[in-house]
Amino acid sequence: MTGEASALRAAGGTGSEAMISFRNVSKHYGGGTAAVENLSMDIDRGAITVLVGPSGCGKTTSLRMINRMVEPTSGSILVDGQDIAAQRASELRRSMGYVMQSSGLLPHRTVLDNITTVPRLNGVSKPEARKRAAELLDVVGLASALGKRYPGQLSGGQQQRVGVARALAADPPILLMDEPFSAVDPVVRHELQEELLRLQRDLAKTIVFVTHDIDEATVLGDRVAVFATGGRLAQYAAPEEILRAPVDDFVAGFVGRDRGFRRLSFQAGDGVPIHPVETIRVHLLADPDTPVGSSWTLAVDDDGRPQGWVPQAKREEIRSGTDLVPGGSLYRRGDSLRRALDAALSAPSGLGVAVDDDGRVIGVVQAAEVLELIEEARLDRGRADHNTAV
Ligand SMILES: Nc1ncnc2c1ncn2[C@@H]1O[C@H](COP(=O)(O)OP(=O)(O)OP(=O)(O)O)[C@@H](O)[C@H]1O
Repeated sequence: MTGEASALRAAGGTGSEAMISFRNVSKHYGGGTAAVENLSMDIDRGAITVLVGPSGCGKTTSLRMINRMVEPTSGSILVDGQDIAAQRASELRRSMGYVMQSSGLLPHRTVLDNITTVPRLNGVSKPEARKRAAELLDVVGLASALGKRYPGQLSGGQQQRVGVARALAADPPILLMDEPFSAVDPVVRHELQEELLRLQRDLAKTIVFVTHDIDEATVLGDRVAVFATGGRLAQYAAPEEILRAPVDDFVAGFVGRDRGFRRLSFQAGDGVPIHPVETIRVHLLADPDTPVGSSWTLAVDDDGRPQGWVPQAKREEIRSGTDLVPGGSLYRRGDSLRRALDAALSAPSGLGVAVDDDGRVIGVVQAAEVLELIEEARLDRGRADHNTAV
């Protein structure tokens, strides 16, 4: 291994080109608070890197040192190979989108004007900037009519979407995101996370994302940096590795008790057997003579999409779609083992409904069979580790 490669390995880098490098960076505030302590890490180009850790461990300080909102006490930070200490802070900031928890939108400017602020500062003409802003509203999943509203006339989730659109407006290669989704409810938060992953598939920005939520970190991060109190980088690795092999008790405690279950998110569920299921069209429920299966029958709409369950024992009471027993989560072929298991465990019938890309029922999965696959994968890994060891 070359000296450079081993230094990269020590810094937690993958060996792919680093877009941002922290080199022995510390930040001490007055009174001796060590917000960040001797941080060395490489952040991959075009990937999502998540900084995660308990409150006060230096995540925000580290993020803000990248755009020089905070200056390090010692050490250096390189962006694209250049030491940022030698660059003008205002210019550096314009090359980086910044999204924060409280969207940070200017309250007296319309959504469109908020989004066009930075491009206008960069010299883009007003019509051009507005056209791009309207496109960006679409990109982040907002109706163009919202462009005329003021931030106070939007929901929290909508404001965060505008915050993302504004950060993307100047098409910066780097996006810094500081707990951008933590002020919205869990459902909207999940939607925003999915949106970000979708956006990133097209945009391939270098994203540095701060959160204190390990679940959010493992869902979003290509790589996750776990910080410990005192600004110490405790572990920097792919999320699957952090869940599988936390380096110490602190990381193990931080990732939480159900890490074994959460790690299933990284195991493909391709091999899960999908069995046929008895179905009944919802509109046929009204006819008491329509037969149903021996125990549980799945009600579907005319396109074959699941609507709920009919337990045989309650057939008499179920005459329309509104009487159905609600179903559990859905499993799409190719989803992770976690989704497959959750579909089975959350279904009242114990049968996890599997659907195709259009949401039409293709069959059901069973928890026992998912568990068998999990056990096989574990044994395979054990054998692979043994072979590597000998
Ligand atoms: N301007 C400041 N002056 C003095 N101390 C500060 C300042 N900013 C942050 N700190 C301290 O530095 C430490 C790290 O703060 P930082 O905001 O980076 O943590 P964090 O991990 O982002 O926390 P949180 O999740 O609560 O936002 C904390 O102890 C904090 O009190």
